[in-house]
Amino acid sequence: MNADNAQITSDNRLVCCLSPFDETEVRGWFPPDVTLRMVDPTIGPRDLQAACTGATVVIGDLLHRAVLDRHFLAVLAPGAFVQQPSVGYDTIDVPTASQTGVTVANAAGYNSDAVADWVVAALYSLVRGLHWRDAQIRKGQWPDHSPARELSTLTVGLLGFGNVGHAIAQRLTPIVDTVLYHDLRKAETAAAYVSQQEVLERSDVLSVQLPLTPATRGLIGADELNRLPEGALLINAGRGGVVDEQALADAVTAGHLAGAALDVFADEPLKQDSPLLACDRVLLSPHIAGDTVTANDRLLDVVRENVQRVLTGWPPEHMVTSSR
Ligand SMILES: NC(=O)c1ccc[n+]([C@@H]2O[C@H](COP(=O)([O-])OP(=O)(O)OC[C@H]3O[C@@H](n4cnc5c(N)ncnc54)[C@H](O)[C@@H]3O)[C@@H](O)[C@H]2O)c1
Ligand SMILES: O=C(O)[C@H](O)COP(=O)(O)O
Repeated sequence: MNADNAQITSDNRLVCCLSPFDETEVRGWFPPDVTLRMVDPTIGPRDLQAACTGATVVIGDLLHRAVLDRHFLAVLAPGAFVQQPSVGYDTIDVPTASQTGVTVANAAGYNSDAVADWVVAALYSLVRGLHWRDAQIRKGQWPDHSPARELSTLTVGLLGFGNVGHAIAQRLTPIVDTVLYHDLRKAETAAAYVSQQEVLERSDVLSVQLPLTPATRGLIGADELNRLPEGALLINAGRGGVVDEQALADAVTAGHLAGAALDVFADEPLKQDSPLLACDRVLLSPHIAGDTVTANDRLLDVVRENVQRVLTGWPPEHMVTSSR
């Protein structure tokens, strides 16, 4: 399907794009009778509502700066469609969208290979202490030579076994001793399904790739970190609110954890008073795990195809709620 043969079925043809996509490219996705409005997602809730009033289609903010709450959803055209150009959709009030007939879709799976690559890179760096040894040498120090564990001896636990969890398991199964996982759903896979408690108690390296939901917010706190084996490592490339950052900093400072790698934070950008900044064993990265050229190209394809589907009367793919 392309813009040339699109048949707009709705009377209202306003598409509001909150992402910093190239306007000329997005304009080219639609026939001329569709109005495209590029909207700055940082203008504040009231101005955002004013700019998107009557929109049939909203392309959300890939940088998660706009909160699409019930007030925002209320100004959209009846039966509107929101395409979130990311996997996570925790900035959208999905229950209200369901109740009010707004369809929401995400871009499931577009960046799972990219995130899994980042997790593997973080794991290698953590296991060999590359990040903190580099930092110490730059400060004129000569780091200690405490020996590392080889990857082939490690048990890696995956909390969250969706697209990203699967992609991590695919990469790690050939190179570590054991891959365990816990998820709401059991999958057909070589990795071993265990309870959340068992993942915590057995993981030399715990990798968390969960969505932020009421059930996962704060899921990994002091108690859960204490259940990890002495000297364990933690990786989080899912959502910041899932891991309690103060509890993590405390566990690393106390030496119970040997280190951690975080790509996501409860508040982004990370605040200068974050306790994590004082922990040199914690590798910090600015929410770039999924950000590769390949994933970004795939994302534009997913968004274009889905919005074109909706404007031509087809149901979208990757629906997270449905009004139809
Ligand atoms: N850092 C990044 O750049 C980046 C990129 C992509 C995704 N993410 C985040 O990572 C999350 C996971 O990505 P994905 O592509 O694997 O998503 P996904 O939807 O394919 O998988 C999520 C998995 O989490 C499971 N789950 C949900 N709640 C759970 C709970 N309470 N306990 C156990 N399992 C639970 C689901 O059953 C599902 O299998 C996304 O929601 C997103 O927020 C971050
Ligand atoms: O940088 C990106 O591609 C997005 O912020 C990733 O969003 P996600 O974590 O929700 O996929």
